[in-house]
Amino acid sequence: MLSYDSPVSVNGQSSAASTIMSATRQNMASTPKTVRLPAPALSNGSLTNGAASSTNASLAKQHHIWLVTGPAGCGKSTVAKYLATCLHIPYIEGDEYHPQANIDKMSAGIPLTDADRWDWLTALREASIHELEQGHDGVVLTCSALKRKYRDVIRVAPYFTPNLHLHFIYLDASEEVLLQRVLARQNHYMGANMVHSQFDILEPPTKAEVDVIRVDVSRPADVVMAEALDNVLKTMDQVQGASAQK
Ligand SMILES: Nc1ncnc2c1ncn2[C@@H]1O[C@H](COP(=O)(O)OP(=O)(O)OP(=O)(O)O)[C@@H](O)[C@H]1O
Ligand SMILES: O=C(O)[C@H](O)[C@@H](O)[C@H](O)[C@H](O)CO
Repeated sequence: MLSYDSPVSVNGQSSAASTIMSATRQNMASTPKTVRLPAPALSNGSLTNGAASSTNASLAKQHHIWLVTGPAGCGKSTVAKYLATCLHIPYIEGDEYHPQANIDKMSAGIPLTDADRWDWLTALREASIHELEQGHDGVVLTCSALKRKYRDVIRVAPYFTPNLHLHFIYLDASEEVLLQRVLARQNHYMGANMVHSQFDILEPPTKAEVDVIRVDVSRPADVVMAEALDNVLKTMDQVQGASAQK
């Protein structure tokens, strides 16, 4: 089991990511697992600005929101559950935060509008912060976040919390691929007739959005999950390294 909080080294290696990634590659994502990450030497665990002294602020525990994003059927729930299990952090299913009116609309084959989505996006941002305030160091969130301005709503989260980092994991595949996956899926309110409407408004993240990790999800699920986890662990190492240098 891997936990952010347990300072147990594995194989004597210094980097959490390299250790976990090598273990993960051996298992190649066939079974969700939890992994153990070394804790920082000192941590205040605080999400607030003023709590850390200038001396230990640079060594403060880093917190992460991993937002798994992309159009209907791209594999958000599949990847998010895997990451949450491996990292031993909570998982928020964005679809569960839609008001009934939104679900009714989508079930009837009517795409949501910007106005339908604002409160939902804000609720997801607040729910993520709430999980971190409960003492978790990270949280995985699913949210289609199809447009840049939707992603920007979530980007407000770290504004006043310097040790909070938001990362998007954009699951990238063609409309044809996702149509096949949604067609094959049973008992979901989002019908295949809705896939085109998602691509109609999709604004794939640009290079300027440097907080985005892109994963090609046209490949099998086990490959996709392993690559997503690799990227997450590398990113955590980078963030920890950068904070230690401050
Ligand atoms: N890489 C993959 N290859 C093949 N099938 C996949 C892959 N990833 C997910 N699937 C399957 O595709 C379907 C959609 O996956 P999933 O529900 O995780 O997507 P989602 O983005 O959460 O969908 P939605 O936004 O509609 O809730 C599921 O049946 C899932 O098992
Ligand atoms: O913004 C949206 O239009 C919605 O979030 C949709 O993306 C669905 O909820 C999801 O894909 C479930 O199929």
